[in-house]
Amino acid sequence: MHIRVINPNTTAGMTATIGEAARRIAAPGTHISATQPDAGPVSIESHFDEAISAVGVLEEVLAGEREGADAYVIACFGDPGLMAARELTRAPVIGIAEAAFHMASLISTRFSIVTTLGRTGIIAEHLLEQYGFRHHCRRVRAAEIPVLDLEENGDAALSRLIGECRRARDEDGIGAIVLGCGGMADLTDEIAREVGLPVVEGVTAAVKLTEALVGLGLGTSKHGDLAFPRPKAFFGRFAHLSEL
Ligand SMILES: NC(=O)NC1=NC(=O)NC1=O
Repeated sequence: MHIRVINPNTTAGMTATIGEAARRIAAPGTHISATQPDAGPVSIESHFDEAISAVGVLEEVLAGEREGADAYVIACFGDPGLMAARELTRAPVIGIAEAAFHMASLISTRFSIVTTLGRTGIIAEHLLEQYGFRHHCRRVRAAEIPVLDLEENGDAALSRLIGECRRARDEDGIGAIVLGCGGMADLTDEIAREVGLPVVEGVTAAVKLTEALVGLGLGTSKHGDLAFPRPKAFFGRFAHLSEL
């Protein structure tokens, strides 16, 4: 099977990190394509960044449809464009936040999220509500690291992340930790060793969930709100979408 793992930001180093993490746990026979939009923010740290990045995510799904992808992962913790992406394909589309919440709920009764900047915490809180995991999550914490520090200042970022994960372990009454950024995809094992709790990371969780869905012959329903969009004219820089 072919899974298109989409990094919604435009930082190639993070796309590589995400792709390597996905390939490490992919089953034999699963081909991973790690891609990113040609245009958009270098990192996603706000509602504005998310909104702009969603267009790039949808362009990447349309490219995947042309190339015959069997499933898609949206590898940003805000799951930007998730529902719109599902309208574009019969394949499974999984967001890394959604995947991490599901997996963490299967191994613990309560988890905390440790994300990058505090200002992105509300995005995770909205997703917990939207996906029905509000009561599973004790707290959304932030290590207060800019997303690109994970690439450019890795040691300091890891140290801050481990510190915040230890506080979550000691203060939150939890059984697991969810890492709240696609850029943390290569840090799972080290953080789990240092903190002594199961650590759930969304890219790897989403890859295994899409493998399970494809293996079960399940894909995005086309009955109801996730049916293909009604054809219509688009103007300006989106004119090419008129031929959907
Ligand atoms: N909460 C986050 O840090 N979200 C993210 N921003 C990115 O650019 N990638 C993420 O996963």
